[in-house]
Amino acid sequence: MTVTSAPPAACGTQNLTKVYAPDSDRPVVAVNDVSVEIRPGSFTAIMGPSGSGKSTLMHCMAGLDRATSGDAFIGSHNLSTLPEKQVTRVRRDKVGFVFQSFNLLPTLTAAQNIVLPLELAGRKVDRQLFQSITDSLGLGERLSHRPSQLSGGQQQRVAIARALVTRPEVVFADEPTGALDSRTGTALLEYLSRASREQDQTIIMVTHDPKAAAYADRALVLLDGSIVDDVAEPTAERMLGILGKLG
Ligand SMILES: Nc1ncnc2c1ncn2[C@@H]1O[C@H](COP(=O)(O)OP(=O)(O)OP(=O)(O)O)[C@@H](O)[C@H]1O
Repeated sequence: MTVTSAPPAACGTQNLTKVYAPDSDRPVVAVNDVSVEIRPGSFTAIMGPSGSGKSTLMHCMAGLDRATSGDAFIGSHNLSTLPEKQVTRVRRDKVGFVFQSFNLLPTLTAAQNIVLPLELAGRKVDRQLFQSITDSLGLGERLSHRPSQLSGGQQQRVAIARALVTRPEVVFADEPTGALDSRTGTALLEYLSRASREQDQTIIMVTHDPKAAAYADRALVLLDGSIVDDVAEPTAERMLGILGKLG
């Protein structure tokens, strides 16, 4: 008899709790005893009302913030017990971030900014991937411009391309379409969805937008720091209904 076990999770948490200002007279329990496994190659949306703990959970899962108690995993690495230096290494080797801050280098062109992480790591640029990402994000015409010659939305797209060009195993995206026009936002969501299906990248995205969540194959709903719903194949209507009931 062959016993097949589930493949190890790409990342996840076990009884993770994050308390801000724990020693004050007003501690804030931002994430409350969350245990979740994220399957490799899946695309997960994290939704919930403002202040429900979405960003905090994602930051702890990504190793950008430490849990107060419990564990956060990237693959087999337990970020809660690893020394900071090794957490940084796991992040660098396995994780990509699509956040709203750009941090582009002003003296480099858009193209040079995008490939910088690869050059710093001494890795080759995959020209086909570079082309596919920059085409998806509509950056083709802008690649030789410096950040100061780009609009805010274009700068954000350059930062997104930079996060994806290393083809990270796990991509964390915090409201990635927030500052994009709807056409570019849709192109980015389609790219992320394809990256999970075709390249086995694991995508975790915080979003307020039920239409964006519909690109994911799973949606976790947070309320007061706890997961209150776990929806397979979310649709915009379903998510709107669930969020509506939460107020
Ligand atoms: N650095 C901090 N110090 C103290 N409290 C914090 C800190 N960061 C977040 N919080 C609190 O933790 C709770 C969860 O915040 P978090 O930003 O994770 O929520 P969110 O669901 O991402 O919210 P939003 O949708 O508004 O971005 C909130 O009550 C927030 O006020």
